[in-house]
Amino acid sequence: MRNARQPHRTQTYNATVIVTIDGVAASGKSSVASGVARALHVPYVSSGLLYRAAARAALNAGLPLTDEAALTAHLRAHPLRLDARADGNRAYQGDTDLTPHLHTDEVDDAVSAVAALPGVRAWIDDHLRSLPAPFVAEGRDMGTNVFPHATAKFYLTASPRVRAQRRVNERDADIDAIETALRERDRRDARQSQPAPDAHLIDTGPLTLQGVIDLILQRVQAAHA
Ligand SMILES: Nc1ncnc2c1ncn2[C@@H]1O[C@H](COP(=O)(O)OP(=O)(O)O)[C@@H](O)[C@H]1O
Ligand SMILES: Nc1ccn([C@@H]2O[C@H](COP(=O)(O)OP(=O)(O)O)[C@@H](O)[C@H]2O)c(=O)n1
Repeated sequence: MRNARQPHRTQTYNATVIVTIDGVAASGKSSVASGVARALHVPYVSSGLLYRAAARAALNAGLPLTDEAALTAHLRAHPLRLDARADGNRAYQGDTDLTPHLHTDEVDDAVSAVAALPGVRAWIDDHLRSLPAPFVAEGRDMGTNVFPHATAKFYLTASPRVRAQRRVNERDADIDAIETALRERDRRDARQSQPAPDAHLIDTGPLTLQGVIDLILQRVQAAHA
């Protein structure tokens, strides 16, 4: 039997190929997207990092998180930029690298409010669509709204407990508090977090990280055959 990853070594992905990986909070999107992108030799694009950067920018500027006019004006005057590096995306505002300040409890709490503003979403959508394909894009609405024409679409889930357990391993916090915060963010993000009708749904709970990556690579290969 052929190794699941073998075909990708020789395959060339053309400039139209976009793979989307959406899902709920802490379902494994960035780790999986990074692994799939590495196997395909293309960059991955973390849309969530841009939303986190928008929230961080609002907090830094002291803007109310629900003031759409002020926030969109701020983004126009001080644009964000995503550097879709294969070894980990980075988000900048001007020359300032915001990346080290984006995975904090403060940003976790603020980001859904900022992401609910249509003006902010439009600004980020435009930025994402300006990035040159091929790439793997991960977030909430990559397969539904931003790249509806994607080559292959995936939607990751896992139970809140499993996701909280994974976050415990990354952040020094109580598992119950993490699970409560994840459930709350899922609730606030529900509007833009629906799976595309043509997305493959994957429950990552019973799978290893590499198992999820391999499953996606097999399906991308099939979609591209
Ligand atoms: N089967 C799995 N699928 C995806 N991620 C997993 C799996 N098992 C463990 N993880 C871990 O879960 C954590 C959360 O993944 P992450 O990529 O940050 O999720 P997201 O981008 O959805 O927030 C990471 O530390 C990742 O390595
Ligand atoms: N395409 C996207 C990606 C993220 N987001 C928002 O950005 C936040 C952070 O996204 P993320 O992907 O970094 O979050 P995690 O799932 O990694 O915790 C989410 O909670 C959403 O509010 C969004 O609205 N649309």
